Amino acid sequence: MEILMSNWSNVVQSLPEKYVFPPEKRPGNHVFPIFKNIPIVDLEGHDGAEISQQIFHASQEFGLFQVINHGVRVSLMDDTMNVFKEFFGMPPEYKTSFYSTDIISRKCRIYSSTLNYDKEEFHYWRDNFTHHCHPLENHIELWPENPTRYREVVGRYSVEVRKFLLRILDHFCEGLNLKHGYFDGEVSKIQLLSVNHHIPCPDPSLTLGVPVHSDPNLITCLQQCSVPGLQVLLEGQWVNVDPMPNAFLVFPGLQLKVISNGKFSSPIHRVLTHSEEARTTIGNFLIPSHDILIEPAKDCAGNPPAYRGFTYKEFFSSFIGGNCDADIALGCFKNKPQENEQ
Ligand SMILES: O=C(O)CCC(=O)C(=O)O
Ligand SMILES: [Fe+2]
Repeated sequence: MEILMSNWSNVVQSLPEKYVFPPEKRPGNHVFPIFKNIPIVDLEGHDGAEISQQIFHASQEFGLFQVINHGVRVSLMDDTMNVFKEFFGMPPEYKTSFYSTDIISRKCRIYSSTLNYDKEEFHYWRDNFTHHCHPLENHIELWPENPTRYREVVGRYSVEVRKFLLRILDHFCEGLNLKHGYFDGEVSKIQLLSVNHHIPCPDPSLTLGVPVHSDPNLITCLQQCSVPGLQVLLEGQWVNVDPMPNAFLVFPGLQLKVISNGKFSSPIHRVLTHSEEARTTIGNFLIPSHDILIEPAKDCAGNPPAYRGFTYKEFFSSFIGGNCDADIALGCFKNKPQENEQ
């Protein structure tokens, strides 16, 4: 069978066996509640100190927030989404030319399900297209030339999204008592764009579109399309995060959890599939350079560091080795309470 599902016909009559999850991992026919009180941060609505406070509290309490009036033009967001929808609709041979699961040598690639496609027990219902974005001139030559406006539109989008995320990170500095610009440079140097595409699924109760995970990076912003699917685990319950038009959803990643000395949470999330419509979402990740030291910033409340220092490279291998489970990955770097007391 063709690996990339965006190369299948859009009308799949029944779920291929490899996509049927074991009963304990299926979402089933449960009607999930909607997460109604996701904090909404209006970047034009309040003074800076108030925005920083809102972001701090949202990250402490829920580990996510929506941002409106974020400075990225809505027309550019729409153009970018359309370019990706067009990309996923390109001829099979074209998309297949980007197919790779080699994260080291292919910096612009498409794959399906997970990087472990050949060995995994069951497949996730998605294709993922991903590439680096920063600095633009180092990467743009590797990006698709089709659709013809891809490089121009996605180039402008990724530059604006980066500015937006650095602005959000400066608000985190305010809340954590760090100097502005603390997150500029190596700790946010890598910018990865990650686009998930799910074709309509004949039985969403049996499968998942994206695995259960927390984001391993520094920070994520997500542009959803109008088709729902994202869920976060809130107090042990899966709840739906419905898309909010023109907003960005922001998640602090696990590196921000560590740097904030455990003050922020990084939510566990997953994606359900949709029976009628295709779904495309654009994830934008800022990630530390692989060899720099990540450690809790000096805690303004005087708490001892909850984690020892590590490099992102070390962290990432523990994250992948632990099946993308945040507790397992961070567990390796947690300080024991008695060590904290000195
Ligand atoms: O597609 C989504 O809504 C979420 C994707 C996601 O969690 C990720 O790319 O890390
Ligand atoms: Fe994620």
